[in-house]
Amino acid sequence: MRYIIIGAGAVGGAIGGRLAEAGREVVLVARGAHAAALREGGLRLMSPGGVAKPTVPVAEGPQDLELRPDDVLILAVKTQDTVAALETWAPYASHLPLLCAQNGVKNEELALRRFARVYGVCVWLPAQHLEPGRVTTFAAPLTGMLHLGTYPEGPPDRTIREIAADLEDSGFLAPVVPDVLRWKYAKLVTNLANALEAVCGQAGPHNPQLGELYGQVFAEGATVLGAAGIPFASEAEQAELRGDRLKLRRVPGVRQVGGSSSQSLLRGKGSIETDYLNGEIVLLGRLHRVPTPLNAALQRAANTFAREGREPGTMSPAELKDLAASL
Ligand SMILES: NC(=O)C1=CN([C@@H]2O[C@H](COP(=O)(O)OP(=O)(O)OC[C@H]3O[C@@H](n4cnc5c(N)ncnc54)[C@H](OP(=O)(O)O)[C@@H]3O)[C@@H](O)[C@H]2O)C=CC1
Ligand SMILES: CC(C)(CO)C(=O)C(=O)O
Repeated sequence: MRYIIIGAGAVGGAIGGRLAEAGREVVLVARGAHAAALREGGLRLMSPGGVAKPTVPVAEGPQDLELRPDDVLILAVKTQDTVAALETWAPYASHLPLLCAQNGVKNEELALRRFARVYGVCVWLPAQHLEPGRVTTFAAPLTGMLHLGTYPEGPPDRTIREIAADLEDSGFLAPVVPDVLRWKYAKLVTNLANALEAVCGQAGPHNPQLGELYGQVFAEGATVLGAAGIPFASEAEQAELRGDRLKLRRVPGVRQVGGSSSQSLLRGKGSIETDYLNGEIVLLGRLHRVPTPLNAALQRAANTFAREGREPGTMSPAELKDLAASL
């Protein structure tokens, strides 16, 4: 199999880099300054275990490649970029298996409109990409946990089992499950914090009010999923699987700035994933008549921060609460 990683940023760069290090054939798909840096200096993959520099070919789109029947596409762009990426690749590759290694729960459905063989991946892989050519991962001794499953859900097929075996050889825990969305909905609840961190900053002992807000944002999400009858794995279930195999560690010389949404703000991308994270809870809340004021306020605030290029963490908890009350 050859793995074509569409969106070789934090998650895509880590998955592609590790697969390449383990001897699998990989192509990294990137754009702009990142593509240029990968071509010129290669991928620099930093982790608690050290720095790796796997040699990986780079493409900017399907035109740069001769696609093969054994190709597997791994989509790892932020959800707001999913449709554009799918539209670029589908005319050439809609017959190939496509894995959505992304947060949120909507990418698989978007992909299935254009690709016949879609798989979901629940991505537990704390990673950072702030500069062209560089990716850092923060878990050790394994790099991440990737639950894999067919979409629509059902018994695993041979393709996904082979992919899981390659990932397991490359430093990932890669359970193949018949209910990948149950894991992805659990991850969605934790990712409600992405926007809160991006606009208000990280909670800590100095800021108990913010700590409370985190709890309230998660509670809104869990309540909505309950009202919608959507099952999701418990935090204990996830933690038990990770065990001692995936612990957060420091990486010498790298400051961990926060989750993927904070990174979007710091890179000045102008967009953020909140419509598919907090916005998913807001949508489900509206469909099931459950109020979601905090997630609605976060969706509004995070989009404003991205659009206006505001510095992450500069909204106070009181301002966010006022915004929630005003919507
Ligand atoms: N970072 C993390 O710790 C984790 C992230 N996730 C999830 O993984 C997904 C990816 O996030 P993450 O890796 O952080 O995002 P990044 O922004 O680091 O990486 C995505 C990359 O895809 C590129 N890209 C976007 N569209 C295209 C395209 N059409 N063709 C080629 N490249 C493209 C982006 O380029 P550009 O910069 O130019 O937009 C960027 O380099 C998200 O759903 C996120 O929520 C899940 C777990 C952990
Ligand atoms: C919460 C975290 C870091 C966990 O992997 C994540 O999913 C993200 O940054 O989007």
